[in-house]
Amino acid sequence: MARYELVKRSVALITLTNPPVNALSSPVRHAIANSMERALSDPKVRAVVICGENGRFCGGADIREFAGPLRGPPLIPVLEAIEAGDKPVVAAIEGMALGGGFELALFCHYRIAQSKARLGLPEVTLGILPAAGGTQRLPRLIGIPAALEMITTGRHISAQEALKLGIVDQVTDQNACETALEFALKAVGKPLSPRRVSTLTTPCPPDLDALLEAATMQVKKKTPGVMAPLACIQAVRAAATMPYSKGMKRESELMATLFNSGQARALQYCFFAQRTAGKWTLPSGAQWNNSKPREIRSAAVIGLGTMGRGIVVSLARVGISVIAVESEKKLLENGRQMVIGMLERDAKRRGVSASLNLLKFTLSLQDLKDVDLVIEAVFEDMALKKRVFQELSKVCRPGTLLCTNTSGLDVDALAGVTDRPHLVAGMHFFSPAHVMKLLEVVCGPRSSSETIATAMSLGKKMGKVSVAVGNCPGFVGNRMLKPYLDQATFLLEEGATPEQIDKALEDFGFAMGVFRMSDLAGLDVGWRVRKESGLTGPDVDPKNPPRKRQGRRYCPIPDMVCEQGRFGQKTGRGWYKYDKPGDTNAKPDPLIQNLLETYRSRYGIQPRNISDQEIIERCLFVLANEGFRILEDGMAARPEDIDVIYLFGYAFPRHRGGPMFYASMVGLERVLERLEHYHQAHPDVPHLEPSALLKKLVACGSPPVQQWREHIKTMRSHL
Ligand SMILES: CCCCCCCCCCCCC/C=C/C(=O)SCCNC(=O)CCNC(=O)[C@H](O)C(C)(C)COP(=O)(O)OP(=O)(O)OC[C@H]1O[C@@H](n2cnc3c(N)ncnc32)[C@H](O)[C@@H]1OP(=O)(O)O
Repeated sequence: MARYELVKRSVALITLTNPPVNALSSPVRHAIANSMERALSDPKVRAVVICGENGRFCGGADIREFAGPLRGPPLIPVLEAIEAGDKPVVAAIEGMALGGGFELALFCHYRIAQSKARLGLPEVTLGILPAAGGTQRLPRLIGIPAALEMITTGRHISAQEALKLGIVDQVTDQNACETALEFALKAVGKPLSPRRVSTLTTPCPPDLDALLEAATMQVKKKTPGVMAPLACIQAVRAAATMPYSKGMKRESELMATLFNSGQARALQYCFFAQRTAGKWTLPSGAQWNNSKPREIRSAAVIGLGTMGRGIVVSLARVGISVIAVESEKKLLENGRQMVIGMLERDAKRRGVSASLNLLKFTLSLQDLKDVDLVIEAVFEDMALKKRVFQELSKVCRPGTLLCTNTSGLDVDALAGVTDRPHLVAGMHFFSPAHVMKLLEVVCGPRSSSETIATAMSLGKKMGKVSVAVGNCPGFVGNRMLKPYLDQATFLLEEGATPEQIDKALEDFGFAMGVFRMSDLAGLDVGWRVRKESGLTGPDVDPKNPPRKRQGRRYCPIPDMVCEQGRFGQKTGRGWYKYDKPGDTNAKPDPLIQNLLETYRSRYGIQPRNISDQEIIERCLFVLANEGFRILEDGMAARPEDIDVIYLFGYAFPRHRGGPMFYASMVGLERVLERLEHYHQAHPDVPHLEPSALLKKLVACGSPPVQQWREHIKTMRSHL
């Protein structure tokens, strides 16, 4: 786990060898301790260099070890032996020095970084803090404000920034290890005391309290209810106000409060879930590591509405040439201007030049005959999409992949009108497509493994988190959204207000409650979908009871809101009122209150007090229940996939882990019991009926979420 060599006859080179990121697992900690002991006791050794194999210094503590009992030598004493030694130790940082890896470097007397290396303390994103001295040593080295920013955000910085801040002593374009070996020899004989960070005094700003208070306010606003950033601030305060040894004690006390918390478990689960989602698998046995994606050099996007424009930008900024197609000259010109503006702003922000030369705009599908892949992003209308796919099938060369950005229509029905159903898949982007990280890759029954591999890999290239899902109405994300939205409106009928429901969800951790979010997204879209599916509007049979559709409970309040022209922020009125159209400051609207009161009295509904707990349970347990059904139906392969979709596509609070992880944290037995209770109270809401998988998992003793797939295996996968 670490290689020890004597080089240049007098330098001990310790190379961490724990691929892929040289994490500080128990054997690595052992090996570092042994190697340091050997180096310090060997009279031939005059200096030490520590580096990592395969151009990666160290990705930090082994996060997988956090889930079990702590074994092996504790990290801090291992690192303290490095600093205390009487021979200069140089960290040679290539690739990355993150978390415990960065802290390892901070215990060395000198640090040399390769110019492409990244450094940072991302522990806060895992619900913990840099507890191997990071919170005490970084402030001593670079001062409180800069250390506070790095520690509370977990931001990775470049080698150049690290040099500027005084974290590293030298940046090199050459091999960092070679440079460090030379550097180490020159350091021999120089006094080591000033190089021991633990002996430095933290430069303390006069306005320390105000600074820490401002940081506290900032993290409370940005990540309400999240514990780790607040603990980080307290630890940094200790670095400013306590001697080093006391500060270290405070750091470990604060770590103890976080280490076994539900938030830490959730955030660490999210880290691995995101990586698990990339490992897709199809019933044919094809999967991420045995299917070769095609290289996509050119693409076309059909439709330059909001989604189409975002997709064009996402493709062009990673170097793919794009032909953008519209049906009318005016729409094309409008789309062209908007895309160019978006690309220019994006390039300016990233300090690069806009790749406008990759773009071509056209009114003719004939221009698409040679592209590698097409993404259709026209209006959400099956007949229109079918016409487009038929035409593409005629125009594009036989190998071109044909993808649709539909948010829920049948991908296989589109495949069926083409001459190449195996080359058809869904690529469901989320709005705005150039910003949102999620991509649902929809696998139709006839999509080939190469098609899925290509869509997944293209998503990754565009910086998206791609998740493979099955082909069912709404796929995974939007399918789950429906019962969640239904519960929110049923709660309105029963006596809650939009403000109360939003507040309960925001206190839970959502940045915006369901009604504020709906106002932002626009209420007319859902209204149109409900009209088209015959749930509201003139097609509804007048003999239908007003609050029932297809034998199920139906809440017409959202339709009534839309009938008043209240479409959300864009019209200045929706579930809330706004000072003017486009304004974002939502204010409770007495007119909505009146509407609810009139509605309830018309249908003889006696409003009741509804607790926040009921709001959370009904909205979130029903969401997870639909997730269980999706797993049962084989439309998602694993609970991690569902959670990743909700984290990246629907802003589910990360410190809660996602709807499936949250259900497991609450306890599946409790979720089952509450769903049974609510279903009994509302038998006309089938979504509240506990799913078979939930019952099966409870019967199996409620295994942790990572083990659910064992119980799903027997069910049929449709991916
Ligand atoms: C009462 C109790 C008291 C408790 C007291 C507790 C005491 C404990 C003291 C310990 C103090 C330690 C303090 C230090 C803490 C840490 O260091 S936490 C870890 C901090 N590091 C990170 O957060 C880095 C995480 N990794 C990454 O960001 C990226 O992986 C990367 C390093 C930037 C590389 O990215 P990329 O090249 O894109 O590869 P990936 O696909 O992301 O990863 C490849 C595989 O490696 C796995 N992996 C990565 N990092 C780690 C890690 N730190 N530990 C374990 N595994 C890691 C990743 O999962 C991938 O695996 P596979 O999916 O299996 O391929």
